[in-house]
Amino acid sequence: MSQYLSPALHALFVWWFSTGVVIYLDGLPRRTHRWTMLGSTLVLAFSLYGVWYSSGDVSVGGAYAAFTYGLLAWSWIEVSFYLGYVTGPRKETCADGCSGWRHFGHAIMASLWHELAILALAAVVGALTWEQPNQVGLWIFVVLWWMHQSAKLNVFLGVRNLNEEFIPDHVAFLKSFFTKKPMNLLFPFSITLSTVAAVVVFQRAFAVGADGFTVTGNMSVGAMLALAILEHWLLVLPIPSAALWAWGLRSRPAAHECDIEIVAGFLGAGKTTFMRRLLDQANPAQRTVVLVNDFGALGVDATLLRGRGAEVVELPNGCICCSLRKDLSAQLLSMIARYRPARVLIEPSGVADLAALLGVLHGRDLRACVKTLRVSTVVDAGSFLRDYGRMHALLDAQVQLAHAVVINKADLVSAAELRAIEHTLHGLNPLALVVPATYGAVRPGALDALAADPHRDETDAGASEADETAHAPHGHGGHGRLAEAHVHAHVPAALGMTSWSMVLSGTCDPALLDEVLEATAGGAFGEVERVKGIARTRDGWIRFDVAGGRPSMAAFAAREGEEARVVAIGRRVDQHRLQMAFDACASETTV
Ligand SMILES: Nc1nc2c(ncn2[C@@H]2O[C@H](COP(=O)(O)OP(=O)(O)OP(=O)(O)O)[C@@H](O)[C@H]2O)c(=O)[nH]1
Repeated sequence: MSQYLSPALHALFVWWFSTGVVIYLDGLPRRTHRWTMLGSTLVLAFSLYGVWYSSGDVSVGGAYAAFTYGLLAWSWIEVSFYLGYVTGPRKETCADGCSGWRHFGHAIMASLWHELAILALAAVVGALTWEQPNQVGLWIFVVLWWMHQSAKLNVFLGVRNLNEEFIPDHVAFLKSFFTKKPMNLLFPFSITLSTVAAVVVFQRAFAVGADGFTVTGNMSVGAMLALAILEHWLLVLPIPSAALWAWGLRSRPAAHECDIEIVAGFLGAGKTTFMRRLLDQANPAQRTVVLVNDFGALGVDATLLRGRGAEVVELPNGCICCSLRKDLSAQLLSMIARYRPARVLIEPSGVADLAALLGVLHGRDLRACVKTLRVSTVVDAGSFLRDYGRMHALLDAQVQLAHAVVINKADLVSAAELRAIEHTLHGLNPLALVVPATYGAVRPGALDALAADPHRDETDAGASEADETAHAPHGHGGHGRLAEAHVHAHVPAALGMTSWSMVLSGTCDPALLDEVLEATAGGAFGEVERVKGIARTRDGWIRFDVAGGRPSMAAFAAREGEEARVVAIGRRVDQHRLQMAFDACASETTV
């Protein structure tokens, strides 16, 4: 009996131990990876020699040796892939909307070099064992390749357990090719085919008259197939398989925690202005990263926030949530891994789905990185009462999800109007701190109470599946206000608005520009909610805006190589006429 059991136990141990070692080495600091890769390549050379050396040995020891060498050769494939050295030409996440053959094509490009390396190595192992009596090394390589392909396809098509905890941060982009669902149509075929193959191999081991080599070789290969089938089952059964390699995961550094502050608010309310204040008051010793997401192809906010001691990371075009959700989670993770910030300030676009953004931050991938979470919503005092009537769903969500509401542009309203706005906001969110501000400046110490309130509980509690369910009505545990607001908070993406942008060539005449801005605010080019831009004039750079229905211009300190540009956001915007109007502002062309 032991002649059958020993090879199976040997296969079990080598499979479990080598998998754990690869996971452990992956989790070590990045600086160790090149040494791991070098060591693994030396092991590969040694194991290829071993495969060749044992290929003529048909003793029981020869079968064990060939099996072990074949598996060691395969481990180079795993190490080089998960360390990120041999993956593919595409090293970025796939956007959420990408699907079908296009998505499949991206998945192939993400691991093309890896697949070609497997084929090349299989050819080398095949050549080394060509016409030799001991082919166990080749067989084990082929079995691992087959099961690896099958597992990859199944994870791509959809399984319950994606085992994402094993994917190191440096290849986190691979997660965008994983699909979570209970089962896929390929799975039964994979299992059936592999099980038939395992039965055939075991039959050869148990055949009457089989010698020691045949028994050991076939039991080893059969056991490896059986283990790979078990791994397949673990993809769909509700069993936490990660526990098997908990020791391997110990090398992973604890998630880097940071304080996250979201500055929300409608288009032009004064978010960027408020963020500039926050940055000016920030502790310079505290590394801060600012994440902006303009609703427009040519962003302006990042330009306005640079040069204030923080790293500014710009998410291109679009609403920060919905269309970018999976992408956003991966982008935030890689940003945190890259900068290891103490504080992250996020300015979503004025029409972003704030609830979905919170869903991403509460999600499994990011939860551990969120030390404290604060949402400050900025409202435009000059237009709030008018805006509330026509967009109450969006403003309700922004106010109800906030810990603090900043009534900005207090200079534009009377004391009575300010009180009416305050009253409305208290009614919408009785727990929020409501503070008036002018140009983002609140009275000293007004927000200090919030800084000490990490809302840790609400970040943790009941949020485990938030990322999967952020689009369905649901409540987060913990803080009642957020929990309740979240149920109603989702608003139609972008409220039917579109954005238009253009690069402004030449030097701009401020008088002509002022006329265009006045006309835009007056509705001459459609329902334009927001215009923002920077332009070069004869006397220097200016930034210009239409926000809350009011045009404005101010001096702007441009950086070297800055590009003059304008963005307009609204509904039924007459882009053609708007372009002509901005073109006409050019007083002369640059030399
Ligand atoms: N009168 C007045 N204008 C302000 C105040 N705060 C900001 N502004 C102006 O309002 C306009 C919009 O300000 P931003 O800070 O860019 O607004 P935003 O919310 O970041 O805009 P988007 O990112 O486009 O949504 C700019 O022209 C600011 O100078 C204020 O307190 N009073």
